[in-house]
Amino acid sequence: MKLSVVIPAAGQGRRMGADKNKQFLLLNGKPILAHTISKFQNCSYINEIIIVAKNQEISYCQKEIVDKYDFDKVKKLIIGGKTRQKSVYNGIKEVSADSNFVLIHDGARPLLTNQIIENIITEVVNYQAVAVGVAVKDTIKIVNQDKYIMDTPKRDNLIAIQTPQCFSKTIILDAYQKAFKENFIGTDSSSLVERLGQRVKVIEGSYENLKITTPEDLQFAERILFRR
Ligand SMILES: Nc1ccn([C@@H]2O[C@H](COP(=O)(O)OP(=O)(O)OP(=O)(O)O)[C@@H](O)[C@H]2O)c(=O)n1
Ligand SMILES: C[C@](O)(CO)[C@H](O)COP(=O)(O)O
Repeated sequence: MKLSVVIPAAGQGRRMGADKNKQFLLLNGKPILAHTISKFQNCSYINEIIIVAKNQEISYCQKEIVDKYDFDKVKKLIIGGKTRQKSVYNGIKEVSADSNFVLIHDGARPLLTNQIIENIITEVVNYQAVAVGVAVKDTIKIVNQDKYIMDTPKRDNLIAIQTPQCFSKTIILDAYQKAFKENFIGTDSSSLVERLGQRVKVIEGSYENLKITTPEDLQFAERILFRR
């Protein structure tokens, strides 16, 4: 198995409202993105890491993250796009020709565990398309534009999907090509794969695998790291 990791890190961090891209904010003294990359740098099954960053942040990322923390598995820094989907597509197109699996993980999810990485790598060999997720704890409602409740899906069938998500290279490239050709925009990679008719297996994620999105998330993440 040859496995490449693509880390989209080209967002705005609008909801964080910080004076810089949230991925460069410090979590226990180390940038969020460096926490994320280190999880994959230290995993022996991973051959290469591709980081997707904003054009104007590429050199900062190279110097302050990749060089500073000695991430020698980072083989490429690629320019992202306007949407997460475009950023991921730019990254997966750059995966080495000899890689046969691609794992996609948000730069903004620094708290994933080695166990989750190992589990998804084991399972992708069996299923070809795997995403991690957790059972939702709240009751979820479908609302209309005026915010009236239209439906209440059965909670037993609902999963909050996270990253990592891991796929055979052929499947993920087909899925992104088809989505762009048909102007489909999804909020995660697996939704693009589902459109191919390919089944995606969900495995257990973790409630601690937060996507750092708003300022409170940073505080929660600090507490989780302190406890670990
Ligand atoms: N055009 C984009 C948008 C998002 N991302 C990345 O996708 C991940 C998940 O996105 P999100 O948490 O929403 O980050 P932002 O888009 O930066 O946040 P916001 O929506 O608050 O601006 C992040 O690691 C983000 O950097 C990306 O690579 N390219
Ligand atoms: C991919 C993702 O993290 C799965 O939960 C999520 O959909 C990303 O959404 P965002 O709005 O781009 O942060």
